[in-house]
Amino acid sequence: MDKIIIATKNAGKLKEFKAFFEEYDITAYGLDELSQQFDEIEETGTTFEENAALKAETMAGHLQVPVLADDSGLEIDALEGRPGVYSARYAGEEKSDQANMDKVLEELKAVSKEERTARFVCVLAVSQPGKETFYARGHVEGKITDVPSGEHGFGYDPVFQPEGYDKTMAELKPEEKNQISHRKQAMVHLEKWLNDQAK
Ligand SMILES: O=P(O)(O)OP(=O)(O)OP(=O)(O)OC[C@H]1O[C@@H](n2cnc3c(O)ncnc32)[C@H](O)[C@@H]1O
Ligand SMILES: [Mg+2]
Repeated sequence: MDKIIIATKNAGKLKEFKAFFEEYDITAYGLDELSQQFDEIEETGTTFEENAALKAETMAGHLQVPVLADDSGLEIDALEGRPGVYSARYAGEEKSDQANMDKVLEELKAVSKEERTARFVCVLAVSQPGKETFYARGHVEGKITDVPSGEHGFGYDPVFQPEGYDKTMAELKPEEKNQISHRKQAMVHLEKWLNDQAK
C-alpha cells in the first residue's frame, strides 16, 4: 500500500496522520485533496467507534479503496466525560476551537487543580471494501489548565497538560505531541493492521 485516504476535514488531524504514515512510506490524503468532493458526513453516533465507522465506511463505499477515519475528543472527569463525542461542536455548530476552550474553562471555573483531570481519546476505524471494519483506540491522560497556552496543534491542545509534563500539548513541538498523543497510541495498535497489509 502506498497511499491511504483519511476521511477527515480537520487540517490539524491530517497533518499528524501525514507524519505518522510517512514512517511507513505511505502518503495520506485528506478529503479536501480528492478531485471529487463529497457532502459532509453527519456524525449521528453516540460513541467514538460509531462515528469513526460512519466516516470510514461511508467514504470507502464512495471511493472503493481503504479509508481510515478518526473520531476523537476530550473527556473531562468533572464534567462527567463531556465534551466527549461532541468535542468539535461543543460551543456550537460553527466548530470554533476558541469558543470550545472558553466554554470548558468557564464550566471548570470553580473546579480545583486536583479535580481538573481529563483525557484525550482517539478511535481509528479502517474500512476496506468487502471487509470488516478494523478499530484501534488510544488515549492520553492529563489535566485542564486555567488559561490557554501555546501555538502548536489544534482543538483543545492549549488547555490540555499531559501527565508528566509542565507544558500544554500546544507548547510541545509537533514531533513531541506525536510521540505521546491519543492518536499516536491508537496508531501503535493500527501498526499490526498495516503490517498485515504489507504481507
Ligand atoms: O470529523 P473530522 O472531519 O475528522 O474532524 P473533526 O474536527 O470534526 O473531528 P471529530 O469529529 O473527531 O472531533 C474531534 C474534536 O476533538 C478535539 N480533538 C481531537 N483530537 C485533538 C487533539 O489532538 N488535540 C486537540 N483537540 C483534539 C477537537 O476539538 C476536534 O475537533
Ligand atoms: Mg467531525
